[in-house]
Amino acid sequence: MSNHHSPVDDHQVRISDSPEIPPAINDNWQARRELADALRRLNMAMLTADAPTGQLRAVAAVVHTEAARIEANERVYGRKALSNLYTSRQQQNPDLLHEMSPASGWSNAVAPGMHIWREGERVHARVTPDWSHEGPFGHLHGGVIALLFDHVLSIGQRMVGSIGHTGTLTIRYHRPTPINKPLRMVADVKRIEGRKKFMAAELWADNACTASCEGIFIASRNALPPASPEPDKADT
Ligand SMILES: CCCCCCCC/C=C\CCCCCCCC(=O)SCCNC(=O)CCNC(=O)[C@H](O)C(C)(C)COP(=O)(O)OP(=O)(O)OC[C@H]1O[C@@H](n2cnc3c(N)ncnc32)[C@H](O)[C@@H]1OP(=O)(O)O
Repeated sequence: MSNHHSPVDDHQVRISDSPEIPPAINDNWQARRELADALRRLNMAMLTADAPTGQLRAVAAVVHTEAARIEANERVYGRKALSNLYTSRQQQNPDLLHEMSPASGWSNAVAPGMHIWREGERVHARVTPDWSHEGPFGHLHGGVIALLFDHVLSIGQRMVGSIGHTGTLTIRYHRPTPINKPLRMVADVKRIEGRKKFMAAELWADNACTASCEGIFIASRNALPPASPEPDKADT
């Protein structure tokens, strides 16, 4: 991330206080979520259907044509550039990380669409990985589990300051994690030493903890104060 010393991005990362995914900030971002859902459906269809070759090629051609329509618009690469564009137009920024993250982004088709919220001194998350995240037969890929942990812990840092880089993640995989059912995560801050935040999280399926994680996150030298649990309108 070329802009990782900018405090702007940190300010825009808020932790929801609701277990429900908030509505999109406007119709354009609602439409992005709808397109991401459609793309996930297409991917799932391809992965799970015994489709004939000709049909697969025909759909690929249609998708390329439709992608070209969207590509013809002005291009804006990355959250920072998009944030700057909206600011220059005096438009409201959505929570770009929550919309675009590869781990949780509601508007990013490669993300499993996680929701993270705060309750007291912990963050919780809910996510339902599917066949597109399969590792061992019928179970969740361990690298996807690492992604989910990294993201939940990263966001959890906002309870006690700014988001720092992941320094070290240590994961213990206790038992295979199922796919196609809602998973729950919970994370908290264990202690802070200087710029280091020691975080921990668990991943739960039904009544079993399938994996647990400890993470050390290193705050920037010009770190920000803790986030308010209430969205701070002045930050948008
Ligand atoms: C800088 C802040 C920017 C934050 C991010 C931008 C915010 C944007 C907002 C929202 C976006 C959120 C998006 C979600 C992000 C998901 C998380 C990721 O994917 S992050 C990508 C994966 N991680 C990396 O690529 C790190 C690569 N490594 C580095 O950049 C450096 O090595 C870094 C920053 C980790 C440490 O560099 P040093 O120069 O700041 O650290 P030194 O001064 O050497 O050490 C400070 C203390 O930390 C310990 N330390 C250093 N590295 C450590 C490590 N890897 N593990 C554990 N401890 C470490 C040291 O021992 C030292 O401890 P002692 O003060 O002596 O007690």
